[in-house]
Amino acid sequence: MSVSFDGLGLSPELADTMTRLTSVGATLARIIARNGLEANLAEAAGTNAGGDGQKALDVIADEAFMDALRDGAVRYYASEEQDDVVDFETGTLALAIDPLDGSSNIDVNVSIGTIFSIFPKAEGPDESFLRPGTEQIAGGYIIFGPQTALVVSFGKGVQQWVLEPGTDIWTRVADPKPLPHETSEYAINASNYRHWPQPIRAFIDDMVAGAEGPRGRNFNMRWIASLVAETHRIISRGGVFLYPGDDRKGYERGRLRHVYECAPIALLITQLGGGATDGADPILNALPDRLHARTPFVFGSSTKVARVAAYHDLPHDESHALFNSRGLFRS
Ligand SMILES: O=P(O)(O)OC[C@H]1O[C@](O)(COP(=O)(O)O)[C@@H](O)[C@@H]1O
Ligand SMILES: [Mg+2]
Ligand SMILES: [Mg+2]
Repeated sequence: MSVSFDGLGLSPELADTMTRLTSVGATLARIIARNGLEANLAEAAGTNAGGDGQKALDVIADEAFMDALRDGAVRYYASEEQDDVVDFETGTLALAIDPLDGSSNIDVNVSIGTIFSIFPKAEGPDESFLRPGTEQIAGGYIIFGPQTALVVSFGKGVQQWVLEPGTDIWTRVADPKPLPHETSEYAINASNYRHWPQPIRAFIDDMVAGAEGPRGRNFNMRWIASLVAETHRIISRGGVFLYPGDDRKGYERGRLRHVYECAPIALLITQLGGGATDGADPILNALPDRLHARTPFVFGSSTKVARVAAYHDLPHDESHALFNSRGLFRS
């Protein structure tokens, strides 16, 4: 196994935990590349705590991370695939994980990932995870795509490693650049348009109207349905991502999980000078009320994230035409 976190000021416990995560990442990259040769990794495998159908790879990834982290520095292991926090009984850290993000893409050979968040262990499991994301000592993801990469923040910028294909060798590459403040690209699952709250509809309407609309220019849209892949694109070239709450049953607080999806992504994005909110307030300051809590999530280039918040501040019946006539948001 070869990966180095030298020079980043990590405690031996955190460096060991990161080494274990990258080791599983290399193993999963090999398993994913062989999908369909022996096993079908997208095969239905059960239902998780959030009521989502699990695929074979969700379970394989969860078990691989659990096995690798046991007997290390992680005391509490919280996973999307486990109802409750798993107590490894020794260790000083608490790790929350989405072992396999973007499950609906397993069978279509599109980028998927693993998202993780690490805290110093607090008194018990609840105290360890139900706290502000500002207290994370690490947050990041591994992306399994044409290239397997690790992108992580230990609270001082964002660092990136790339896996040499077919090996366990991770090589550090150039740090991601700060996000551009402005962007012309947005990501949202537009099939839910009729369910969105008015401020989100108004924000999207104004971009869809393009050069002829109040914004006076054209925008581009992407939706991969894989938070990791979406984040990687935004880190690479900017953009804004939205998964708002909506009026579908169970989606009042959106779809994404606060602890092991949104908080670590918010750490990365804010370290790169971007914004990450629930539509109005910063995700990193918010307190999840339970392990699998959902939150509306908006992140990316700071000007766009601030604009979404501004739409939320408007009285309900104000329209984009009013925005335009006020000259507030032309860009
Ligand atoms: O299918 P939808 O509603 O567009 O949701 C897509 C979102 O769901 C997720 O797949 C949820 O993550 P999991 O695959 O880990 O459940 C995100 O990666 C993605 O952003
Ligand atoms: Mg996920
Ligand atoms: Mg998942």
